[in-house]
Amino acid sequence: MENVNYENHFTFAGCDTVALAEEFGTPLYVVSEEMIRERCGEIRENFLNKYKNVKAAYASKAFLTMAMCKIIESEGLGLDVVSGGELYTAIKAGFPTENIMFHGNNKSWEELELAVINDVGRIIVDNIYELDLLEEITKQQNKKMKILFRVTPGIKGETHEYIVTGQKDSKFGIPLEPEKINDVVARVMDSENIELMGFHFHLGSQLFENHIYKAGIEVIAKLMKDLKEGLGFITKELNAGGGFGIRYTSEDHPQPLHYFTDAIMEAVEIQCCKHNLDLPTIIIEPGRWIVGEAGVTLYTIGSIKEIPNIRTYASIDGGLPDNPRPALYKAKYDALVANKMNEELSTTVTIAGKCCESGDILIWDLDTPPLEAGDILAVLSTGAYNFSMASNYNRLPRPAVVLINKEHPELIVERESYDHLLDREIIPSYLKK
Ligand SMILES: Cc1ncc(COP(=O)(O)O)c(C=O)c1O
Ligand SMILES: N[C@@H](CCCC[NH3+])C(=O)O
Repeated sequence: MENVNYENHFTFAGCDTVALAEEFGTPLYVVSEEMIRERCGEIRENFLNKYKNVKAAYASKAFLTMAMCKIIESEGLGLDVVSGGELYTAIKAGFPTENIMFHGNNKSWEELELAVINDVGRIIVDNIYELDLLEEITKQQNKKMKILFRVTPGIKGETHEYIVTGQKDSKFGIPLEPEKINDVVARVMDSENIELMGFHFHLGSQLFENHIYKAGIEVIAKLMKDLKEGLGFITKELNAGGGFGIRYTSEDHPQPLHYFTDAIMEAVEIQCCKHNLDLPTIIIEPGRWIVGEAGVTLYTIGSIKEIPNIRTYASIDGGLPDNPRPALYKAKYDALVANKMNEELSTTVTIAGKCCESGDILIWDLDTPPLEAGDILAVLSTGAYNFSMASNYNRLPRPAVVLINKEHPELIVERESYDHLLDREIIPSYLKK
């Protein structure tokens, strides 16, 4: 079997995961640089080099560290950030700010100011409140910023209800009611400090269907036509968001990138031809698709509780704080017992986290070899939205992150210590006695 070495250990990106667990401790996020670069290569081959006038950015909310910024920069992709913290990380990593797109539905004055001062390439303006702030900041800073408006196309993707974003009833984006959108476009056309380049929509995350992207393009093309005819506004850029789904378990049937991008490009051509519009620059911004399958998390099995005729719980040394997705979205994961790859999957266990929460179950009914304390569990496809969504609930220190490049593991985020947990705390002097 592939990914198994002579010691019958699970290997990931060419490294023995049991040895990684020993060297770096558990829980441990392990990320393969080669797998990330392969996905970036696929974006170049099937999108950037295949079509004219296209761009791609990595949605950094999926997984962001300074090392990741360096990888994305060297792959020639832009970066989508969604907060001052993500922007700051990118700036500190030296990411070229002209290739950064700044998203978010409630950007603060400080966040926008940071973006303006650092000449971020595009601000994706979500609402009128933000536009007002940006007008003031750009005037104060004497800068001209390029923006896209995020609009809500009124299309609902088929995914968990917490990660759909394109439907009418969404907190994101400017509704596509003709008067509202006309007013706001007319307003920025007159602005000295803001240049509207076009529009952005994002339909949701972990999507497997391309027809909704086509439907989104259809809606935006109609908007482009109306704005051209009504206001003489020419849309130069159209950002179709991210959302391309990946494989977590055998229930997922992900599509190759070109399944989405070819559909998007075909729809753009058809719609622009139909409405007699020039082709805008098309931008995509996948996050999960680039990094999700490039990560695994290693845990050590501790207590095992067998409830006869009901179920067996095997508890790990992490759980909800390092992976909240099962609790939040009922997300399903697959896992392997890394030190027993040659053994038959003769038993079924439920993998429980160590949090004081009954809902802290990582995987229900996983087939495994007979388990014992000390076994190493490797949970697959944890590269996206695990490290980035981790918390310190129950005061569990967050795991370290190891990046593997050419079979060489390198620590890129240290494990949190108990002292880190106390870093920001102050005991008021009157309580110190
Ligand atoms: C605006 C925007 N762009 C891109 C993404 C990336 O999504 P995904 O990781 O599903 O590709 C998201 C998250 O869903 C988003 O909100
Ligand atoms: N955090 C979500 C994805 C959100 C995407 C951002 N809009 C997940 O883990 O699936």
